[in-house]
Amino acid sequence: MVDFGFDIKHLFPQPIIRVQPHSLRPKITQLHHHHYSLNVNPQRRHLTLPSCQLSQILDVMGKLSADAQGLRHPVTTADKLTADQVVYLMADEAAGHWAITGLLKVGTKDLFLFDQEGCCRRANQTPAILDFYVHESRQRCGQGKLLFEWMLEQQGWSPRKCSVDRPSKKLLAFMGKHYGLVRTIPQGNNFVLYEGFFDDPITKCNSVCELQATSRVRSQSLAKDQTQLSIRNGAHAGRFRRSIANQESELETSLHGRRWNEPRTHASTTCIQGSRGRRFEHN
Ligand SMILES: CC(=O)SCCNC(=O)CCNC(=O)[C@H](O)C(C)(C)COP(=O)(O)OP(=O)(O)OC[C@H]1O[C@@H](n2cnc3c(N)ncnc32)[C@H](O)[C@@H]1OP(=O)(O)O
Repeated sequence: MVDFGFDIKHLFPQPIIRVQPHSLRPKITQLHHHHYSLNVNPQRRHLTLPSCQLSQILDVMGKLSADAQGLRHPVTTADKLTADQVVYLMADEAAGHWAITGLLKVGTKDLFLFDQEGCCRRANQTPAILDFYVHESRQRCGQGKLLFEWMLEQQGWSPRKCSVDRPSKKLLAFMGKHYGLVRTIPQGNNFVLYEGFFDDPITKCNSVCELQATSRVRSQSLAKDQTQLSIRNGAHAGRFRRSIANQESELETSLHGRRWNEPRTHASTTCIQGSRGRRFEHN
């Protein structure tokens, strides 16, 4: 368990709390008012603000999580928490006083993901598990499951629909044990997806595979027309060749536009053929 130099009990009306960026950064006026209204050591004044205390807890827990995973830089810090991310903090008083026992940071990501057929799909607002840590003294006691279940309930997510950012061996084992999630869908980025991720009915859309097949058929039929016409009238063959080239180029442009310029909507999922190993995530 992790102790801090201040009492954390007032931060935890229940054992797990949800922390969002707006509860971390105190407004300047709030800080100013606080400094003048409290008769405490100026060095420690800011630590009496709940938002500052939460920030400190996040920084310390983020660092411990990074150490546990062998990462050079913490994934979680108060400063790095963005509007589409949430941190769940868990605490208890098993040691006779309230102490922090775990952290779980989640968020949504717009990702390009490979489905089971190897077709690349654009998946907006994908639930993502970003950082998960239970203090060493409390691991393998069901604390992680408790925290994860709470998060799923609050977020309205199901485990199968979560992408996991660079899971550790322990987290892979955790997902297997508690949710039977073992079989993964290979991705070209750091995220792990489990089979079943694409199972729900998703917005039907033209995949790029289909569009490119259409392009090929159109090219073949244009080429056929061209051959017939060049036999009939050799003088017009050049013009037709240029026409084919123009149409192919238009189709390519429209494909390119679909790849990178589509509006970011919840339901839209676009299937794009991409080379494996290439990272498609965009922020
Ligand atoms: C996206 C990411 O955040 S990746 C990084 C994940 N975090 C880490 O690896 C940091 C260190 N590990 C931890 O903090 C914890 O082990 C967590 C968060 C992964 C799991 O929390 P716990 O409280 O241990 O989970 P809980 O008790 O509910 O479940 C235990 C199961 O998790 C897995 N697990 C936990 N610890 C280990 C371990 N040392 N070795 C192998 N599997 C482990 C096992 O499946 C275990 O079941 P078992 O004991 O029957 O083998």
